Amino acid sequence: MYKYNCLNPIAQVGLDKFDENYVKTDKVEEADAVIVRSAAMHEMEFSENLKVIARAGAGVNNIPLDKCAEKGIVVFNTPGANANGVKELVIAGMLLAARDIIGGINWVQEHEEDGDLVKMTEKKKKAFAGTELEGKTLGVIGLGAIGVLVANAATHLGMEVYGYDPYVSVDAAWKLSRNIHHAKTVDELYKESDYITIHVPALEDTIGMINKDAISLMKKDVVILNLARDLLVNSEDMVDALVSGAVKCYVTDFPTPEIAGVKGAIVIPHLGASTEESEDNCAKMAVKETIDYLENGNITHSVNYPDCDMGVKGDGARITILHHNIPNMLGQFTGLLAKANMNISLMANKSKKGYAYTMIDVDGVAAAEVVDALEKIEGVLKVRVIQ
Ligand SMILES: NC(=O)c1ccc[n+]([C@@H]2O[C@H](COP(=O)([O-])OP(=O)(O)OC[C@H]3O[C@@H](n4cnc5c(N)ncnc54)[C@H](O)[C@@H]3O)[C@@H](O)[C@H]2O)c1
Ligand SMILES: O=C(O)[C@H](O)COP(=O)(O)O
Repeated sequence: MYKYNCLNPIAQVGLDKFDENYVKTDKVEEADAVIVRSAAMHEMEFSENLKVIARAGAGVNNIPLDKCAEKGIVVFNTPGANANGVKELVIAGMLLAARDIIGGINWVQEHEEDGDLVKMTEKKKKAFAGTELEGKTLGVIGLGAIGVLVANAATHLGMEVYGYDPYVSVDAAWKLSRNIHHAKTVDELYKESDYITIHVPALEDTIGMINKDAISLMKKDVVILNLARDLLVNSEDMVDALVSGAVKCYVTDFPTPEIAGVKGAIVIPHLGASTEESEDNCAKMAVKETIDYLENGNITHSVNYPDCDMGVKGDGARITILHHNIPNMLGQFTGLLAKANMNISLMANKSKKGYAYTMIDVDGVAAAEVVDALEKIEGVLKVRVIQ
């Protein structure tokens, strides 16, 4: 029997995938698995019992990845599961920036009881007139799950699209429309674009990348959209740019006291992934990853350990070992098993940066003293036996 805890509301259609071997607990300290969306986990203590954290979503900057890795807790996310929801909100954001739809609707609401509304409308409407997206240039920074969808959709709206991503994956490159211009530098993208949308994770080299220096390279009256992470944009520089008119409009999914209420800012309350479809997709993927890890030891879409998959566990025991990525670990594991006369039927070992994962199928059961000995090897972080 496994216990799971949800730190945020998680779509029921996903939780329904947990069968009678799983029970929900309100006590995070007794959970084997935690399912989370944006809840802040950096200050949390993790119990020895916790084996897996599944982020039902993309961004993992709310989770202390290294601390988890050191404690032998595998962290998953759900790549692409909410990408369409965000893509649609980016398109909506561009349309809201292009035409003063919000101002116009507010004006109608203010005059809803006015008998002259119809006549006044025809006089007033020019105050809310705008431009079209067709023929404008869009720069997309980050061509991952979301960036690719946004770039491709914008070509269908008749926009010229520039994409910039020095680390683009082969998969993403295959999905990208051939009509997208390849910006070789981000400066080229800044120079060409009427609209700029950013879809990168918050990392050391991306935090604050939209600052006054970047804005100084952009067209005057540029529209900037940030549905990725607040930290990517220097808020002080953005407020100055909106006030001076260097940036015509800033569409963001991250309300902060500095930006909310500034003229030219369209501030959305983090709704990118808040659609029924995205929430369902993320929950289903997060639960599937969790179950496969707990029951088979397989790792898919981890952000702090390598992916590693040996399929469904067979009759014998499966020993899984989370460990540091250092020399002679495999030699020590197999040496111990050989000494205990245990036969290995299947084995896999994968590494990612400083961490590694070894899965070993043995015939029969795994003797407790062998497991103890494995745990004592320097560099081993967690040993689990799935019997
Ligand atoms: N607003 C929301 O509700 C919402 C929903 C989903 C995702 N997000 C955020 O959107 C962002 C993108 O999500 P995704 O699912 O597309 O992620 P992803 O991992 O699929 O794509 C990120 C892309 O950024 C690229 N990249 C990394 N560093 C870069 C750099 N310095 N310059 C250019 N490109 C760089 C990577 O190569 C990758 O292709 C993340 O920050 C995520 O947290 C927000
Ligand atoms: O990174 C993400 O997936 C988004 O920011 C969505 O976050 P949420 O699940 O809290 O809406």
